[in-house]
Amino acid sequence: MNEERNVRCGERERDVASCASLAGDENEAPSEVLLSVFAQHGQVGLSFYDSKDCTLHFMPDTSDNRDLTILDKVIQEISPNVIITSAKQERNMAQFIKGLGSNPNYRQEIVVYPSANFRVEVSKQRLLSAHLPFLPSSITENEKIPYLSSCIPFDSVLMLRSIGGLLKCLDRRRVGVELEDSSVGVPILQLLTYTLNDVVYIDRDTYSALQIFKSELHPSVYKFQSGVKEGLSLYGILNRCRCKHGSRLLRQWFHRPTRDMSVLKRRQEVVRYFTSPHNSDVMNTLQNFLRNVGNIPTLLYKMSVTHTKVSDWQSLYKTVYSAVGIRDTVRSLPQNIHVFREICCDFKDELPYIATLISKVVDFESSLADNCFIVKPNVDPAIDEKKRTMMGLSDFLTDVARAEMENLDSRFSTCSVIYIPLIGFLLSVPRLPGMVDKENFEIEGLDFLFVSEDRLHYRSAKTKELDHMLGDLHSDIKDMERAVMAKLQASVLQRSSCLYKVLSLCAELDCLMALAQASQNYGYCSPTLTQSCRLTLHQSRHPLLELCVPVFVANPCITSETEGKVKVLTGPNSSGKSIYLKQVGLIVFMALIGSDVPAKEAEIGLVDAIFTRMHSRESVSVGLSTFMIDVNQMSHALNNGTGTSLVLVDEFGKGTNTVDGLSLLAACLNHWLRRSPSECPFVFLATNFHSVLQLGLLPQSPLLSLLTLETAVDGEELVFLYQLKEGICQSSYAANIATLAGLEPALVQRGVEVSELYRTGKTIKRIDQPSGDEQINRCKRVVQKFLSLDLDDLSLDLVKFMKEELLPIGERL
Ligand SMILES: Nc1ncnc2c1ncn2[C@@H]1O[C@H](COP(=O)(O)OP(=O)(O)OP(=O)(O)O)[C@@H](O)[C@H]1O
Repeated sequence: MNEERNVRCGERERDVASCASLAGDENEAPSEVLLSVFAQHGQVGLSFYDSKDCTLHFMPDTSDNRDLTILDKVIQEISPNVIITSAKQERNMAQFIKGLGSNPNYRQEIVVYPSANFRVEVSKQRLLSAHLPFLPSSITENEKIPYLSSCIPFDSVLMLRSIGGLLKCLDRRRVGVELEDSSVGVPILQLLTYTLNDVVYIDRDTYSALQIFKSELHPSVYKFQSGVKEGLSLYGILNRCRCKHGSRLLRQWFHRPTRDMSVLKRRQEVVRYFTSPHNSDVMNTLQNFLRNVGNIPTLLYKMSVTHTKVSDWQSLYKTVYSAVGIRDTVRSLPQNIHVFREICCDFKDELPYIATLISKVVDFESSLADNCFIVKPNVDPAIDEKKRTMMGLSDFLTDVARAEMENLDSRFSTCSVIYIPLIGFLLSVPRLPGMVDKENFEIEGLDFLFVSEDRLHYRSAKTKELDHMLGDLHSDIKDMERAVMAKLQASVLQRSSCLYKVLSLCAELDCLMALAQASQNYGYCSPTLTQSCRLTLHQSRHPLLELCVPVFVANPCITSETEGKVKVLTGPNSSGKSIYLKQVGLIVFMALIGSDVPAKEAEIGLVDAIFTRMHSRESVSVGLSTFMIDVNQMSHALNNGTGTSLVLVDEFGKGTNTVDGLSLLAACLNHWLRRSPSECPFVFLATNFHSVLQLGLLPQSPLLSLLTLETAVDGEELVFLYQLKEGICQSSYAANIATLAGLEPALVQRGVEVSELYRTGKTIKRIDQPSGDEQINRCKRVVQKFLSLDLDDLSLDLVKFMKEELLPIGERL
């Protein structure tokens, strides 16, 4: 019986994606993320393995709600290829997994193992027998559990049980070591805690509506497989990272905006330091070092499965050397800045030690020339001795050849003795003119081996003796050099925690300098962050649109804890309502990742979630109607939005009958406005339903603030000023906008007429039916036709008369 049950979704896409990742960087192992989950009694524990850096991440048991939103957030963030779970599940977990399987937006393979694989003792046993190269070499079997329990909280039982399933799957699939010998286990190079504490909730729709990420297919046909590139997006404009891990960490920050003030302050202080023009030189120096920081996880992975190439040693050497350079540069920077202090402390003397060790042991010049690992002299006396013998071999062999010549067939005037690695010593003589067939090659006392380039090669008694004495010289040297490399690898692997620390601090520094550089280039300001419910922006801008238009009109935003928390924005189409909403959302988001923001001044309260009801997702992909998606998004905001959430609503209700849409919109706004100020979220709502205000459907409340965007009419033309002001938009200016958009004037005119008649309650006459006068004229013409008929005429064809003369008139009646 197959105990692994699979639900495969999106197989083809995943294959393409894995090919793409292979094509993208041949140095990198194909990346796979396997997530194992175990949920029970409202708690969820999970662990996942990322083959990119051979890291096992674990999330200590955490309370989750019935919909498992935390689990959903984790899946959204880490995008696992495989989800592993137990066959014995609580109902909500089973439903969640079932939902994943049937949702075309999720592309994971779901693997279900029998529950025995998730037992605590089984998990511990699997951990003990896992391939953990970072463990100190001196550790005994009995010491392993106490050691591991200091890295992993064993009291998080669900998490521990999830590890059992995860290790089982890793072992079965031999992730990352598929092509290795079965004795090589899947390496786990580090254990890391994964937390979602203080993470601000932002769903996928919001990321896409605010254009935080935007992937586009690369237009080049040559990039068919790996051709996904970042389009115009917030991530795209802020990512100025110099090393790959910097970009990755920045992406992670984007996925995990935080309310943790200490984390944000730590980032802000570094960004502020580097935005100062006095510090641009030091920033350049550090960025140059960062360019050389290589892919440490891949290097360590290769070392753990013994695959290191000369270029890998070079890359590691450069990385360590640059890390030492970064530490030395940072030493002269203010040590009251947390990150600088940490770099100075954590870039330990182990780094220069590793650099020295590599430079002392690896002979880069010869290694590159021979494309194999060559050890420098004075590392191992035995290797030096063998190499010396090898060097002296040519003189020695000349002497041997001379001696061999004396015993050789007199037809030969020359001979030589050569050494071919793996074959051994051979006597080589020129091929004589008479030597055509194999039989002619035979010489007494010699064993013929092969002919090459008109020379014949033999084994003689002497060469056999030499083989016996010196024959394994070359392979001996290679074996000994490989042993030195293995020692060097082990020594580096034991310092892997230091190297990971270097990687993480370098990536952090890289991200912060990237944010500082963007701030300098685009003229951002450092926001004042506060825990209170306040949002004050002066001259704020949309970070993406301001790069695309010649003049961007900056606007304010003022909201206090008790006033103006619900802002209703009306304005003609294209007056800038959506842009303003997104601008507020993006600025708040930027503050939550520690970035500076596009404004002159900003005070931003740390929100706990950003909800949006903006453009609709592709209804085909989720199997819901557009209106249904709109209502879903709105209900999500209504049910989950707290007093510190930000809710952005653009044109809610327009997907259904106008009156019903308007009523729903008014009901939602009333729902928020009825809440106490501390429970009412920050709502920014743009609508074209002007009647919601004109008909007085909303209550009087200090929480409500009405805003519009200024426009001016210049003759027939409508001019957009994009300036925010208090008030209500009185006209939609739909006719002017339609003319601007190039609609036929006659159509626009008719639209204006109908709109006027509707507004004033008059009858709207159809123009696709003839007027009364016209109808009377037609009737007259029919009568005339009948009167002109001569019914006595025998040649009269009444059918033809009806068809050709009468009916065409009648049809138009
Ligand atoms: N503050 C601004 N400064 C300069 N140009 C702006 C500004 N705001 C908006 N625009 C321009 O106006 C265009 C339309 O803006 P937007 O989509 O926000 O209008 P809207 O009022 O939401 O329209 P609709 O109601 O039709 O959705 C933008 O694409 C941009 O070119």
